[in-house]
Amino acid sequence: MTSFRKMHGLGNDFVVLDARRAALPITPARAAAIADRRRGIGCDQFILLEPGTDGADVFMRIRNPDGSEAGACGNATRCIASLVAGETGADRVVVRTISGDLPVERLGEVWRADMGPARLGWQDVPLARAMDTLHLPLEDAAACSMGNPHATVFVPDLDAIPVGTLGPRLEHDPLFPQRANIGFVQVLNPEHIRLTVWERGAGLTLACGSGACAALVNAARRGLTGRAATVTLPGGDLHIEWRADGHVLMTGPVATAFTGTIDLDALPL
Ligand SMILES: N[C@@H](CCC[C@H](N)C(=O)O)C(=O)O
Repeated sequence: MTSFRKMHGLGNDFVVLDARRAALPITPARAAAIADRRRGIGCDQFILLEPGTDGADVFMRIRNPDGSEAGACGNATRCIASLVAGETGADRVVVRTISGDLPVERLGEVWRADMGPARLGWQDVPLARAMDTLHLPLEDAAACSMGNPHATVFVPDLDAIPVGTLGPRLEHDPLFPQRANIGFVQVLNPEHIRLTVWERGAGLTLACGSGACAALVNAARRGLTGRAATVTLPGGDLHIEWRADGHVLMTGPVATAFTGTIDLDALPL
């Protein structure tokens, strides 16, 4: 049997398996089976911890419930930093992902992650062809990459948006060759926005950390907010700051829901 930990950031939930000391037989199909909310443990993202090397305390591999691999997960970044810090006693942890190294520090009860620079070029997102990422030729949307692809759709009233139908349609739009996470944003004032995210490979979630970073960056680029704001998601609030050097800082809570064991051999390969 293999131990797991169920964690979440604002209800964006993760099953975490630890392969730092010994490799685990995880395949995309097994990650998807674990993430299944009816037949598995259930989660928005499956997280596999691997050894950190050369300045990283841990390597975090991220999979969506459809088995696809993601380059970033803001809420999991804070959760994994807190998990590692709980083992070492450190207040600062470097979490490595396939997109880069993310330093995370404890600020009392919450954790602040440096999510790296927002990437604003159309090739960075990526988009299907050259264009201004601030004005996409669909809906009233802008795009950027936070290590994973995001489109931010600006709406006057978030409660009036059929996220469950519009989200998947935009996620699969040919404009996004790697699909995209679709954030719907209502600007309340220059320091406060509301956000609901239809996540690539996962669907509707209670919170998306990288999506909150992208939303603030795109809102600030449009002059709708300043470079720092509170982002209210269905699961709660994150504070996001787009620093002058282009890096995006995300501050929010972490939580462990429960721990348990799972028989990996019982899962499809
Ligand atoms: N929940 C995450 C984002 C997870 C990955 C995303 N679905 C993708 O495929 O890029 C977050 O908190 O950032």
